[in-house]
Amino acid sequence: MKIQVAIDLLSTAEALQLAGKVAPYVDIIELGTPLIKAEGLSVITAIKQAHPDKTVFADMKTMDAGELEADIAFAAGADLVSILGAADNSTIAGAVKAATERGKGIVVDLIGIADKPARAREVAALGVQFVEFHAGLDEQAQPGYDLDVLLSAGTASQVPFSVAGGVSISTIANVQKSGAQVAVAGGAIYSAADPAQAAKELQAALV
Ligand SMILES: O=C([C@H](O)CO)[C@H](O)[C@H](O)COP(=O)(O)O
Repeated sequence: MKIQVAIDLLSTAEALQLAGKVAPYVDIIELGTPLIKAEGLSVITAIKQAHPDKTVFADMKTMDAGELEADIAFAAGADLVSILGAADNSTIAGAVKAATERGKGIVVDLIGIADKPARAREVAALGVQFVEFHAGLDEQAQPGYDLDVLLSAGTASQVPFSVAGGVSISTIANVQKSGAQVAVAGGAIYSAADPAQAAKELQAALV
């Protein structure tokens, strides 16, 4: 299983600093949606230039104009771009077209989708690289939130998937057991007193 660090900070300088600390322990560096909104596409270019050996994920969460939005993120240096599962299939297909032309990949984010396994199977058929079973920060803050529900849904989908929703050192073993290809960790790394140590411990917890 790969580890993806989600950088939900708000400046390119902070993102570069964090990425520099944790890069040895992660496979994928994600530029979070708030970061891209705050800094623009230039943050993607800055991170890719600093870490050309890493897969750079632009969390665009695109809902429309899939081909155009994916293409501008790829042109900026992204290797993977997220499109929302709630988007029309034509939006996802357009983004897949842009990815295919550039030899890159699309990830569909299932945030807010009620029947995630069913939608995962539909979008997998459109040629996306993998599907993200995602509970966002606001959903995680609600009483009763349970990561295991997300993991069970991912396993049931029977398609390649990642998991994002408060993954931490105490849950990463269960994420791996669920069959996920990628564990996404944001707050567990960027909010840690020692982000490099936190990322190292997540990596060490993999079997
Ligand atoms: O995608 C995310 C969220 O929508 C804000 O951009 C997070 O990066 C994702 O949820 C992972 O972060 P944690 O839940 O803090 O691990």
